[in-house]
Amino acid sequence: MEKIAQQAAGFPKPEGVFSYGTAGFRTEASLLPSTVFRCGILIALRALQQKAATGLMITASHNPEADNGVKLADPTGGMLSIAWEVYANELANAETVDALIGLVADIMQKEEIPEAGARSEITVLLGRDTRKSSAGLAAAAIAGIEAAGVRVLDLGLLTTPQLHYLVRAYNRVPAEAHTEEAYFESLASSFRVLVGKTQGSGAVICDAANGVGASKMTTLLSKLGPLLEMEVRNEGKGALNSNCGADFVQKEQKLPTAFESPRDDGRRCVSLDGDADRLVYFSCENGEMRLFDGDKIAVLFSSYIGALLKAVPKGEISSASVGVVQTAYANGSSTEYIRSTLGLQVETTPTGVKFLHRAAEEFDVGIYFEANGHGTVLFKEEWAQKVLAAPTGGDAAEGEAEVALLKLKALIRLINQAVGDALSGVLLVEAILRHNCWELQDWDALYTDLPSRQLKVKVADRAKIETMDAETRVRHPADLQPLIDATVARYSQGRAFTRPSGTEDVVRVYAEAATRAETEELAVEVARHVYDKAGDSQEQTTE
Ligand SMILES: CC(=O)N[C@H]1[C@@H](OP(=O)(O)O)O[C@H](CO)[C@@H](O)[C@@H]1O
Ligand SMILES: [Mg+2]
Repeated sequence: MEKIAQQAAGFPKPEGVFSYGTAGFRTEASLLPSTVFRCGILIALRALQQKAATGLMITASHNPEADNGVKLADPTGGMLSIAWEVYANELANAETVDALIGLVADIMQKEEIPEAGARSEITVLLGRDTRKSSAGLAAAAIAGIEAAGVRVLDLGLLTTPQLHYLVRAYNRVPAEAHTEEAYFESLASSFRVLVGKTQGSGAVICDAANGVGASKMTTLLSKLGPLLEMEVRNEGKGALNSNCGADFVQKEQKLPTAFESPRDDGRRCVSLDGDADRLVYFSCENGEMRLFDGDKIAVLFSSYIGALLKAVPKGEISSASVGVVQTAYANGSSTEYIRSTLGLQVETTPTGVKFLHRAAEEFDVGIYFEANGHGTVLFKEEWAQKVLAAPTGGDAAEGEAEVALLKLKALIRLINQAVGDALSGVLLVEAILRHNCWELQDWDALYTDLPSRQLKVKVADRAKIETMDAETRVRHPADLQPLIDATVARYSQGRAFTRPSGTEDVVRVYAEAATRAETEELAVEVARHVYDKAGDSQEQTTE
């Protein structure tokens, strides 16, 4: 405690309230040293309580360069347990050193963390992105972790999913290699198995958002050699996330900087976000952009895995329960395709990866994606072990069933099961397109998105709107949902919902319908109802 008190004096809390958002703290970098120091303490306490390694990542993902943030990883490699988010908020907002010490003591008592003991054997893995402010904030994190008496393994520059992957590997029993080298090796060797002797169809162009994904993708490519042809643009010379990156491409539906029509027309392109935990594919034809978002990626992964499961011999492996998890923002056509054509179960959860991840864990094979491109595939441990133990002819495997089994084994090693990972995601998309001998048009032809529209409504207090049924219906104000229902009923294939954002001070409205014109009209009508029932004197804005 003495050490914490001493160190804390060097990281005074600035004015203002810090809040743990959908994925940790994120704000202007100069405001963050105290928060990051305290997150260091917290994630060290979590490691002590769990008697296992945890992780801390310095990044603000797709936010502008001047921002920064911190993401926290549990021993499983997943995000910090929701129950501990309360502690994170409390620590970040303690106004004085005394208040901070009091809170730390409370947490230790509640979570039964002994004051003394073999602390130095417990480790926190630390990673950071390429922002100028990241190295300084990593130093603040180290001070916090060490003040709590826990060892730091500083891994330097990493993508967020690499850090989560390494935490998971560190804690596996028996322990798996937890070096960056081992991560690349696992991705590269499994990709090699998946593509086999198939031929690629031209180079893919990667928009690396001028972020940490650029150098990591380049390293990965060096391991793959001629196996994957890729040109990396926005590789770090320009401003991070500025008119580029997966968030920009998905939200603005515009070509990122360094991509041009007609020069790049018809090319297969992929965009990563600033910390490489999201990906979307896109292409440009005659000045019109085609987006392959998280929904399209989920459908591609689901159909491929479904086909592999059909190809393996009937038994415990083939009878895996397979489910796809989406949020209400998933395009209705994707949901319909997964249910009706692929015959898979679809679950809808509230927005936020932590909810999707938890729901996906219920299946032997759980595929989850947010429309914005964040997602992955989870394999239940017992099922994965059966696959890995199943005998095959190794490299000499022949016959459809054996090859399918080999590919399932490779999938388990290719896919980052801790969190969504753009690097592993790109490899899987490329492998599937190649396996199917598909161009982007073939992928696009699986189903046609319903036109959709998102609007933002600014109200005085967005917390006035409460939702239910995975955010698809409004509970409060009570007279709002009947109005939305009546409006939606007038539109063919209409669907609309509203919910307060967890990351911005707005209420979001989502609408889809059979035609573009109807969709626009439906979105505006619903936004008007929201404004009438929950808005105050403030203006309504749209995006
Ligand atoms: C509609 C939308 O894109 N919502 C995003 C956004 O959450 P909101 O709570 O909608 O602001 O940020 C989250 C964190 O990045 C992401 O998980 C989520 O998908
Ligand atoms: Mg991100």
